[in-house]
Order: sequence, then structure tokens, then C-alpha cells
Amino acid sequence: MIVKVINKSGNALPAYETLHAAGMDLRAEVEAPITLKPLERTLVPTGLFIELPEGYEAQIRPRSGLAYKHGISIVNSPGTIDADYRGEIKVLLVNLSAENFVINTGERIAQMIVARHERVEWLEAYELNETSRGTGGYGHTGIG
Ligand SMILES: O=c1ccn([C@H]2C[C@H](O)[C@@H](COP(=O)(O)OP(=O)(O)OP(=O)(O)O)O2)c(=O)[nH]1
Ligand SMILES: [Mg+2]
Repeated sequence: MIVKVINKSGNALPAYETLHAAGMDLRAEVEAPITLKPLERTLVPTGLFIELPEGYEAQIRPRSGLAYKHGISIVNSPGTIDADYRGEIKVLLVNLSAENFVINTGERIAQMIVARHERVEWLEAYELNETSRGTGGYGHTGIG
């Protein structure tokens, strides 16, 4: 699919790093390096503005390498970019490690997955159909 994008960053457009990658890596667009202390969070600009078609969303997800090696994750993971959003895409990083983490401009800090989604109309009811699960949840099937 083709998606309109305005790139105000000094970086190349996000790209799929491998042939069948689901996500495109997003790069930080910051004037000066940001130091993220342990348990600190910060909103990292990307310099990107997009126009998704109706019925699509973009999800902003962590990169597993940064998560594993440096404890870097996303507070609101997966972040949601709505099709009608015209602002700058930003990434809400958090440092879950015990050490400072430095974010430099141009670094790949997260990945973006574009996905279709349904739009629901409610059918208000008094009862729902029966299932074997019923109201069971939160581990009611046990472990192992
Ligand atoms: O990681 C994110 C999450 C959101 N957004 C932008 C796009 C999204 O369409 C908008 C609103 O996001 P969301 O609905 O998650 O936030 P909210 O707290 O519900 O704000 P709003 O009341 O503006 O919807 O902010 C980002 O740039 N990055
Ligand atoms: Mg919202």
C-alpha cells in the first residue's frame, strides 16, 4: 500500500530491514543526544507525519534488541497512530535498566507496524451467547 508521508527529519524514511519484516524501524530525530536515566521516560520525536488510509492504524512497538540489551521499552506499547492523526509521530521510550541510556539522532529506537482494523457499531443486548470458557480468565486454566 502507498502511504503519504512528510519527512521533516534528517533521516531516511523508515524502511523494512528484511524482505518479510512486519515492522519498519523508526529513527530518533533529536537536536542533541537524550540521556534516559533508569526508570525515566521521554517522548522521542521522529520528524515523520503520515496520512494513513481510513481503516488502518500504525502500531509503535519496542525493538527486542534494545529491550534485551538495554532494557529500553515503550510505556504505551503498542502505541497507536490513528488514521486521522496529522501530528508528528513520537515514541514514548522508557529505560527499564539500571544504567543510563543515550539516544542519538538517527538511531533506530522502535518499529512501526501498519495494520487494518475494524470499526465497531454496538448492538446492545441483555445476554451473550454461552461458551465453555464463560467468565474464566486471568489464568483460570492453570499452568503447565
Ligand atoms: O506512541 C504514540 C502514541 C500516539 N501518538 C499520536 C498518534 C495518535 O493518533 C495520537 C493519540 O494517541 P492516543 O489515542 O494513544 O492518546 P490519547 O491519550 O488517547 O490522546 P487523544 O485524546 O489525543 O486521542 O497521538 C504518537 O505519536 N505516538
Ligand atoms: Mg486517544
